[in-house]
Amino acid sequence: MFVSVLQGLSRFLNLALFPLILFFAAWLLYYWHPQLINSMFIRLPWLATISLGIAAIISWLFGRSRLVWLCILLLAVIQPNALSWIHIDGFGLGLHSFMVLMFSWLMLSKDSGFSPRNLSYSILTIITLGLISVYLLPMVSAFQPAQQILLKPSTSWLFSFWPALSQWYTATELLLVMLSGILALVFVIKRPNTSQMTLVISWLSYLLITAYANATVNHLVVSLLAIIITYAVIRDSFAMAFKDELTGVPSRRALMQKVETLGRKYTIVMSDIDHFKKFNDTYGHDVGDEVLKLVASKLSKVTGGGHAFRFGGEEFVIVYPNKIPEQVVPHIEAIRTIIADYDIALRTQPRPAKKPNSKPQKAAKNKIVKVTSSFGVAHRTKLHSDFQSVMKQADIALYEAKKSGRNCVKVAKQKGT
Ligand SMILES: Nc1nc2c(ncn2[C@@H]2O[C@H](COP(=O)(O)OP(=O)(O)OP(=O)(O)O)[C@@H](O)[C@H]2O)c(=O)[nH]1
Repeated sequence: MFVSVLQGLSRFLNLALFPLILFFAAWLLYYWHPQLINSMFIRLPWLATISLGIAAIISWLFGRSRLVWLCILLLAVIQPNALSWIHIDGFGLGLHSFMVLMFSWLMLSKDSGFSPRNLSYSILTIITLGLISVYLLPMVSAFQPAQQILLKPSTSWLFSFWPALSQWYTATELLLVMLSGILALVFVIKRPNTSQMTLVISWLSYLLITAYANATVNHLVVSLLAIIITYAVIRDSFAMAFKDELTGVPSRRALMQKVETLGRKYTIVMSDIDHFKKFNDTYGHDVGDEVLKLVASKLSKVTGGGHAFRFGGEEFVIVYPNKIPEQVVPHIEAIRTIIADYDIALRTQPRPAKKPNSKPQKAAKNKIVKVTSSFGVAHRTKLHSDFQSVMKQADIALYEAKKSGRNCVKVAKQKGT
């Protein structure tokens, strides 16, 4: 549990690195040259709106409906007098709560697209959140027992710890902000992806700009958020195109791109998990998937300058630019041993026997199993000068490894240099 929280947070920080650098650079610029930023937004008053429009179109083209809604929300924040609306008593409570509820809904939901059905569902949700913010929450805030039992106990400690908060939030708003903060944290840990990172950063920025900012900072932050939204969409799409969805290692498409960069000297290693069909049949496809992920993660840490790719199924390819097989084999032997020695703890039950009369298999709960892999190595020569024929040689060597009893490394017998 603790480890997965740390992993989620570190992945989030990794994803948030570009936005954080961008914000830091903008803050430095604003700190040293506020007049530069001010005059930029005076001369180009539509800059933030145009950036948001571009971000919304890109998000829409790539099917990121949550980010399109986010752009629309941010568009509301940069409207003239938006900040003062948010602080108007009564109506202000409704608007602020609505924004916080909208951010929470976006963090909770998935990119469902804009089919007529999903669009109607989203509009209905937005109207419901609006009604809750404008009618229900003010009623709850005014209701004495709710104040005594819920609002005061949950927020008074924070108001006394940080008195300035009372200038920005009512008790109801603060409770909503706290709840959506917990939600943001949970989703950062559970779903650390770029869209989620963008939503959380936008939510934090919204809280900051509504508390502190003036119109210029407001426009600056929203323009930066538009850049971050565009970055998130492009980064996600790049990952989808070039990373294997199951294992997270670069995909076959990425391999083909890598091939373009290879010079005249390189070595290819083909790797295949041994008896994987039997493994799947015994423990089920889901457990097979977990094992694939594990093998992929080991292969991606191969030493000696190799780059691992998932070629398809249970086959992986490792590319060694500027290396000959003699330089590569010790590293492949090392990774082969690491995979073969790894104890895989199974937490699932084995599949029920296919034949009705056959003996039920023993429960595999907490059972330790092992998998092995075979490897075929080949390099570019004058005779095998194009990638496909080097792959063919590596495949022949892999077949030799399988024939020799598996869990071993074989180098192709290639003529010429
Ligand atoms: N769980 C899982 N299994 C996969 C995936 N892709 C391919 N496989 C399985 O991998 C198995 C490959 O089996 P075979 O090619 O017959 O080879 P093998 O059983 O590994 O035997 P050898 O290669 O001869 O050692 C098949 O059962 C496929 O269903 C995947 O993404 N997930």
